[in-house]
Amino acid sequence: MTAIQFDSHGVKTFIKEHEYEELKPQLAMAQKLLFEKKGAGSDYTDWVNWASNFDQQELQEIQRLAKKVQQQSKVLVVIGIGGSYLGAKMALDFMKSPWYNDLLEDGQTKIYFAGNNLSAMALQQLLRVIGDQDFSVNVISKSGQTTEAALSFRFFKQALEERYGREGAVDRIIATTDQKKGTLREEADTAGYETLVVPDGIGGRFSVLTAVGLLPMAVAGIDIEKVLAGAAAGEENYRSANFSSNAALQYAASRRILYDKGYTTEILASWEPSLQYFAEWWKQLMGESEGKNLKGIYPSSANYSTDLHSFGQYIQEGRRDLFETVVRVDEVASDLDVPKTPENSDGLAYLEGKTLDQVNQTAADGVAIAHIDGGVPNLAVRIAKQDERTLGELIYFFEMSVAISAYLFGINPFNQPGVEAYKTAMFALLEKPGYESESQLYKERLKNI
Ligand SMILES: O=P(O)(O)OC[C@H]1O[C@](O)(CO)[C@@H](O)[C@@H]1O
Repeated sequence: MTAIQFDSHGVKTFIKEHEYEELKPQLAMAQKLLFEKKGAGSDYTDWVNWASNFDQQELQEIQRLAKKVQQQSKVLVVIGIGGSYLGAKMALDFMKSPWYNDLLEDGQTKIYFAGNNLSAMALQQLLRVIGDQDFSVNVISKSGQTTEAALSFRFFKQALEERYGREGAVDRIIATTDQKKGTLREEADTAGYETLVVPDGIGGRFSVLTAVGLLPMAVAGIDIEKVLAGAAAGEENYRSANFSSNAALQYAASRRILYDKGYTTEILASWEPSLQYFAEWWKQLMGESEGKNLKGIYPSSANYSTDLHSFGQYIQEGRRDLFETVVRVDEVASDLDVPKTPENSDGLAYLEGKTLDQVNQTAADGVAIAHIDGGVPNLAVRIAKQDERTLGELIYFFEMSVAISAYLFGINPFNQPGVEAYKTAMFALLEKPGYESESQLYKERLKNI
């Protein structure tokens, strides 16, 4: 049973059947490399069977800590950047709501995200939002030394210590980090924080189904066992199935063929605001995995229908190097009938008798046709509903697709050497110890840009 239907009807006029045929041997090879752990970066492929082998003790520990946070605090601040926050945020929105914090039932814990920027304003505003509510902190960093997260943690630690004293603060901190190494691990061990582990064999952007994403999800009351079961089902569906019954391979193949025809930007679009962060998570997954060696599809996103009224014009008539992958949700959790009015002063009587979701779905169908006619290939990933199982499988689907896709490009999907460039420049300009020789150089450069 699969929770995902991959629909390539919208690329029929752009991709010929024989083009899929020709790619099949390479796809099969990439699939073999990934699952036999023989491809580039294979040390970072533990995610492929992570959910199906999930350690029960780890699960209990995550649940114990989630309960502790729920009992202790009205607010959990999740500090992390990139893969150390996007997965949790996307899961929260997908399973609960972008307005999760405003829709809580009595006694539930609010969740805010910090450490994903360096903005003084954002940090001060969040501290004001927390106000005098009891709070706990989950600081997440695989490397343990990412500046944004580490610096933010310093501020929240100070706020905790001012409120609860040193010991009280320690009792409200959970550090999710490497098992053995890194600054955060050392600090956690010395101070005595509760800790959870980011496994060695899973990179940040593939870590949503480790403690990184699972603890915040559990605090929000999401059934993490069901999410894991969904990912395990994904493994079963895509691991060894051949092309004709393997949606992940079909998606990877479609993207690659389109790329070779000049469609070098992919828009991940959805019609549900609760999927906006799904696209943010996906952008990191795709961009950091594939964008190397001057290759790769540029990942972008659109939220419909709002973006049709902003850059929809570009999608329809701008440069023809775009294709779209639309995540379509077939059944919304609850629908609304369009209200009936006797006077029809707004001219919307033609929508009476329909539900709001029917209007949404029809708009999605119409936009697909318009975009295809405008020269934008249109792929769809259809899910029946937004539940835990589907979320787990969707995560697996995109993770596997991008790994296959990168192998087709001859790229290591699991490293991110390019992100070091900005860090070197920033550290040199901030005069971080160890960057003395670059410091002067970058300061000179700054004068000339
Ligand atoms: O968990 P960490 O080590 O703080 O890293 C956060 C993010 O930063 C990156 O390492 C890029 O610098 C991402 O790959 C990662 O998801």
